[in-house]
Amino acid sequence: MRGRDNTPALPSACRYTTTSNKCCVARPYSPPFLPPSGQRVGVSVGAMQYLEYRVEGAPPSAYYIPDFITEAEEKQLIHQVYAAPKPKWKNLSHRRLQNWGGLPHPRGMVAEHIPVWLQHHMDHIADLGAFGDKRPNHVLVNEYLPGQGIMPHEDGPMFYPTITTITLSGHTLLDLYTPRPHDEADEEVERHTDSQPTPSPLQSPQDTTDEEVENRHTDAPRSLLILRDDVYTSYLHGIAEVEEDVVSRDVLNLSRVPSSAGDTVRRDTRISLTIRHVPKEEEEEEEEEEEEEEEEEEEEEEEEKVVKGGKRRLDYMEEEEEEEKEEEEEEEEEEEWNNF
Ligand SMILES: O=C(O)CCC(=O)C(=O)O
Ligand SMILES: [Fe+2]
Repeated sequence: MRGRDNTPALPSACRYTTTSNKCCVARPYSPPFLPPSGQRVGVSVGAMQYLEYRVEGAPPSAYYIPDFITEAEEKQLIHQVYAAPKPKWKNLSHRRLQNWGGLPHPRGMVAEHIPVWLQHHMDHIADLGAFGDKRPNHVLVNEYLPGQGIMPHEDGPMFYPTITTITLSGHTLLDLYTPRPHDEADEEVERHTDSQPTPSPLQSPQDTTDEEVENRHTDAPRSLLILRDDVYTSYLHGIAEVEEDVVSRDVLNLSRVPSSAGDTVRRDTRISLTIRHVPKEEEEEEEEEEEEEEEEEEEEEEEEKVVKGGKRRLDYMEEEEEEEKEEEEEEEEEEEWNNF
C-alpha cells in the first residue's frame, strides 16, 4: 500500500516510543529509503539488486533493505517461531535461540530439514545473490528481550562470509567494532579451523571489551541486513544489553529507518533470523555409511586378533579401551557443541 507520493503507507500501530515524540506516527513522516525503481521491496528485489541498498559510509560491504518482508509475513514468521516445540529452544544466559538446518561444526554440518516457512525466505535471499552461487542452508533464530544483546564477536570460518538477518517485532542497534590487525584476525581463523571444535563465537561470544564501536546500524522490524566481505571477516558485531537505544548520528542507515538522531527508542522483544550458508555439509546417509564401514572393518580386525590369541589378545583389549576412551571424548565434544 502506498501514499499519494508513492511512499509506503504508515503502519497502523506504531511500535516506537521515543522521547522526542511519543510515537513515530505522530511526528512528521520522513519516508524510509525507497528502492531506486520504487517497486515493492518485499517481493521483487531481483538477483544482485541488493547492491543498490549499500549503506553509505559503512565499510564494505553492508546493505540494508527496509520492509524486506510484509507485515503479514512478519506475523506468520513470529507465529511459527513461537509454535516450535519447546525443546527447540536453547536457553542461554542472556537470550534464547533456535537452530534450524543442523549444528554447524568444523568437521561439517549434518544437514537437517528446514521447514517451508523459513525456506521460502531463504530462497528469496539466495535469489538476491547475497551468497554468490551458494544457497543459504542454516538459520539461527535469536530472541532478545529488552535489555538482552549479544557480545562483540565474529561469525568465523564455518560460514560463507555473508551474514543476512531478518528482524521481527522489535528493532535493535547493531554495533560494528574496529577491525583488528590482520595477523590477529588470521590467528583467530586458525584457532577456529583447529581440529578441536571451538564454540562458535556467535553463541558463546568472546570477551572483547577493549574493542571500540566504530559504527552502528539500526535494524527495524521487517528489514534485511546483509554484511559481507570485509565487514564479515575484519569487524566484530554485537548488540548492547540495554533497554533503550539512544539514536545518534553514527547510525549509518539512519535515513532509511523511522527514528531520527536524538531519539531514545525503547526496545521491544526482538526476534532475529540469521540466515547463512555452511559450506561444509555432511550428508547424514554418507556419514551412516562411513560409520557402518568402520564398524565392519573393526569387526574383521577383532576376529583376526582373537584368532591370534595370547599376548595379542591383551594388546587388543588395550586398543579397545583406547577406542572407548576416544569415543567418550568425541561424545563429550558433541555435547559441548549441543550446549552452545
Ligand atoms: O541478532 C542479530 O542481529 C545478530 C545475531 C548474530 O550476530 C549471530 O547470530 O551471530
Ligand atoms: Fe553474529
